[in-house]
Amino acid sequence: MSEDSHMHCCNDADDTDLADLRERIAQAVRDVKAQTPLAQSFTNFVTINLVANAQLAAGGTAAMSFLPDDVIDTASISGADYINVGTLLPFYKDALPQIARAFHKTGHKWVLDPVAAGIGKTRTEILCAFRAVPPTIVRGNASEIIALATMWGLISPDEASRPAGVESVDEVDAAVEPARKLATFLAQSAPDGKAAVAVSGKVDLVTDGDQIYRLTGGSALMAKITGAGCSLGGVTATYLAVAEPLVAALAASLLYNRAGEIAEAKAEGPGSFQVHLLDALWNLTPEQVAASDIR
Ligand SMILES: Nc1ncnc2c1ncn2[C@@H]1O[C@H](COP(=O)(O)OP(=O)(O)O)[C@@H](O)[C@H]1O
Ligand SMILES: Cc1ncsc1CCOP(=O)(O)O
Ligand SMILES: [Mg+2]
Repeated sequence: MSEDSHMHCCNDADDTDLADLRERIAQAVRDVKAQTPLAQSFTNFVTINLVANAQLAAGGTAAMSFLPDDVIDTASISGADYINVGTLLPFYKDALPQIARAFHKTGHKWVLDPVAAGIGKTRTEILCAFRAVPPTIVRGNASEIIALATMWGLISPDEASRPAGVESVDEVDAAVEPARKLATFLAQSAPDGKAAVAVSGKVDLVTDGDQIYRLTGGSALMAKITGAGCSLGGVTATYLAVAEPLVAALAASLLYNRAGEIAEAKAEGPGSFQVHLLDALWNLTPEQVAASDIR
């Protein structure tokens, strides 16, 4: 086979895979709009309202809770859960590992947003406890993904950077290997062997441990409102309620990028940007989301 025909062959296979992936992304967006799935959240106090509103705008429903018995009971009617460690209270140190153990026992799917990973003894203890009972998807910025992969012993500390609060100090490309290793680790623990990691930034990266996808677009204004990342995590859980992890992570990240672009074109600043972002999450069609640039 000539080099040219070989390349042509591979491109055909890639095109078929990508077309199939786009159809599954469109179906996830459609299913959320049709089924209004509940994704329950245990999330920070700063952005809790935006998380719920974004889940509703994407077509799902929201329920926020913090008490282990309530969270565990509600999980039986929730398609997937979302845990975000942005703000902490003393009781979380026991409550969050207890909740994660219950999810693990029943095979309940959940998304972790390791906000500010690497900062503070309590947050580190909680995140380390999740290693034995891991989530289905981890979604965070590059610094958080690198910090989590380091504390779980998946990359060596010299590959890591310093923790940076809730904002990233790392480029998404610095998180490629940490994200891939994290996704492989999550998949090994998943009942069906399926998991994903989503790294957000100027360009987003999504991986199932095997394939790596880069998603362009969005808006710099997303970093000028609080909760773009948290609400993306919540919407990822909404999609996880109806789709497999890779498809859920891709669908949510693509929806956010397209919504960010539409909101930026209409906004006069961060305040109106947030309003337009919610409207765009609501108005985008499955076909628009699935037609996005995927590399
Ligand atoms: N500079 C940027 N340009 C375009 N989109 C961005 C930019 N920064 C963040 N985003 C988008 O904002 C959303 C939240 O990402 P990010 O700000 O990295 O999360 P976090 O708030 O957790 O740090 C994602 O959809 C991401 O693609
Ligand atoms: C400001 C802040 N402080 C603790 S949690 C939080 C929100 C972080 O939101 P995001 O990660 O979506 O920017
Ligand atoms: Mg964040």
